[in-house]
Amino acid sequence: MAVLHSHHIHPRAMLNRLHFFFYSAAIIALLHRHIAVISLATMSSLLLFLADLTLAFMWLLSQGFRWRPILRREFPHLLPQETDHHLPPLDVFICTADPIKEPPESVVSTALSAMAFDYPSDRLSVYVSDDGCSDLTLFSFMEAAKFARYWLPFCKKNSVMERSPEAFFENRNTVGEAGEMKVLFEGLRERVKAVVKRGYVDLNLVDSSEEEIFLKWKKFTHRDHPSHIQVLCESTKDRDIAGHPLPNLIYMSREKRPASPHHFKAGALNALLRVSEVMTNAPVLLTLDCDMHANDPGSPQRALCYLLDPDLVPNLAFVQFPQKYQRLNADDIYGGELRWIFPIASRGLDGQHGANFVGTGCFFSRRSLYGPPSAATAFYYESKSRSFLRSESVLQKAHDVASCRYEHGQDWGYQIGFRYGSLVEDFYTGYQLHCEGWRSVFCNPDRPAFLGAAPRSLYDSLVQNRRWVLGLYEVAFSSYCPLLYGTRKASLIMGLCYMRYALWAVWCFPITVYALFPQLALFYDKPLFAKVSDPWFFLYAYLFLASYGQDFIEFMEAGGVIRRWWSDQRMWLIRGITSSAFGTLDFILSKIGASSPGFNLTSKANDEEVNTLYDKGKFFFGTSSPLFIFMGTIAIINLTSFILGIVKALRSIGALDEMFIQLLSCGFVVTNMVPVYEAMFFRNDIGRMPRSVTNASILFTITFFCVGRMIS
Ligand SMILES: O=c1ccn([C@@H]2O[C@H](COP(=O)(O)OP(=O)(O)O[C@H]3O[C@H](CO)[C@@H](O)[C@H](O)[C@H]3O)[C@@H](O)[C@H]2O)c(=O)[nH]1
Ligand SMILES: [Mn+2]
Repeated sequence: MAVLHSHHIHPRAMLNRLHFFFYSAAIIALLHRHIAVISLATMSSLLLFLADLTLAFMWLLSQGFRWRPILRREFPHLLPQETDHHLPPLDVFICTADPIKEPPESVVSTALSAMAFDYPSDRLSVYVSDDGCSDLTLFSFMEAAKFARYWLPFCKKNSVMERSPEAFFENRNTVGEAGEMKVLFEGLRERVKAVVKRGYVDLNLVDSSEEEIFLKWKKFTHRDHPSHIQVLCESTKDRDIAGHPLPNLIYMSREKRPASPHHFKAGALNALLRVSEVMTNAPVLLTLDCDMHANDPGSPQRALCYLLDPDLVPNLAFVQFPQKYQRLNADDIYGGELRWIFPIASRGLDGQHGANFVGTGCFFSRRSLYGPPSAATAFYYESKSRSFLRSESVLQKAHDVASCRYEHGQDWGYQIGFRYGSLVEDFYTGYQLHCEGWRSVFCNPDRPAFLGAAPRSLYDSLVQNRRWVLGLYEVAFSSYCPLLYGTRKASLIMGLCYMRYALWAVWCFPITVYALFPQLALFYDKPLFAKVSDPWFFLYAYLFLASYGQDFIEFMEAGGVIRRWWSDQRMWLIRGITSSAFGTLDFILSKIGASSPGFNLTSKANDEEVNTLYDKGKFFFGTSSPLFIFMGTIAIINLTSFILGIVKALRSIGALDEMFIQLLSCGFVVTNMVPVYEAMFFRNDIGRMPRSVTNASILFTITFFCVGRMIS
């Protein structure tokens, strides 16, 4: 077989290692100085010491990402051609959970983009899991199945690259055939939107043969219902308008009962895994979130460059594509592109045992989900695509494996399938696979293979982050703690890197300390750091600049732009004092049994006011959430201290010498918080900071300075 891929070590790996030695020396010097002056410690300087210790620990954990990053290329054109019947069957899994938060008219576009892959349709199946068990979603997919008959041949005939109809028709003038297609798609959207708006499916809208299905629905609630599976397209039977077979399209809503834990997305994926095993049993799987459509019809072939490589096959569990986002605003104000994860950290892991699984845009070898590589030979693969999916016996079996009962007393979610026990089931599953000895690959082609939507209001973004934080802690403090277990089972560096992710939110501690205590000390004229005239000052300068500098260079080298880097680092601070801090609290509360963690879906609904402000690059606060009060308080504290500090510095140059670092810390926070001040004091639109939050923040600031007098 031809060589289908190549890789090389990132040219900066050597520089990273050099930097590691210098920076380690500087950290040791800093900690040494802390210890030397500890006898003079005040509360503030003690906290700063602990903050620095945390930063040093996190820094150490993250060095694994920089040790051996690699860059890959693949050559899909060298794969055996489609007509050679060499391509393995592929099952695509798409998850959706709520027709209001995840509008079905977009979800169907995701499914259509996958159905339209340049892949032999007799070997392609798209499975949709609907955790909302919504007749609205089922209706939408029935509509999508009809539209697919036109859309798929249209894409193939015209070699369309964007095969999500929603993405294709957005901002595009369409004439001729494309225009006709648009009319059809708009019709679908209108019908779907109308049904969603009404909240139920009017039986006049469906064929008499379909009526029965929707009548059945009237007996369900979405939390308490049997499993429901509907074959909407079957490749052996259904054809598109050009006479070619359509890929399989299967709707599944697994059984839900209030008394059975359903394990959120991981539970849905496991049900899909079993249902697809009964129906088509493809050896290759693709997981997609409903908010992330395929943007390149050739990406399965790209993944197969690895999944078919005989050298990799024995240990290769998955090929992960980065999450990429469309419609970000110019500054990407909420740091939605997550450039540190994609590609920086992923490349770093790829140089070890492979990138972590991020839930969507990931091609799996099915057998990796059934046990460690050594046991996987026992996995029995038999393509079932020839049997009739709509036959009584197949459907009966499929409903059976999608029932709650089926998992009782089995290893699902623990030894096999997608893993339970963390709200970041993707992270946890990938981690466990790496610990079992599986490898993975990070595939990052120039044309994004998948494109999704990132949150468009600050609140949504922080709520999402808060869920991740909680899920990551669940892994960090599980019996599979990466530092203890991962370092032994996967490798030292893999374990450290996974730990770095799992303790993601620990930043909240040093960030909060640095955002409060130098400011407090500045307010009360207490110097905390070395003077500018002191040689130790250069140590601080080096530590700050080298760390920020390295982050900047990495960001830019990974294809970033300066203004987005600025937003990215700002969001790091904002998350530190909001979602990370509250996520930490959530975790503690869940541990003491005061709350039970749930999966808050990220809203994908299109709110016009939110969109308008987002497109203008304005932060959307809008809700009076406690998340914002802490941030608002920190913003005002810094502003107060900064103004006071400037006044003092103008009065005496000695004060400037002594307080320079503190003044700089305040100035840094203040510069970052400009949008917050704007939202508090200068804006009148709907996205402004609610007045109650501003008032509470002012009150907390006054309290802080009063109480702080005693501890500064
Ligand atoms: O009970 C549930 C909850 C969620 N989902 C689906 O899970 C996906 C991800 O949910 P979303 O609200 O979009 O969460 P995000 O935070 O945007 O998702 C990121 O984080 C998740 C883990 O928290 C990963 O599963 C995702 O792949 C990753 O993109 C969506 O398709 C949902 O429909 C379910 O199927 N069942
Ligand atoms: Mn999402």
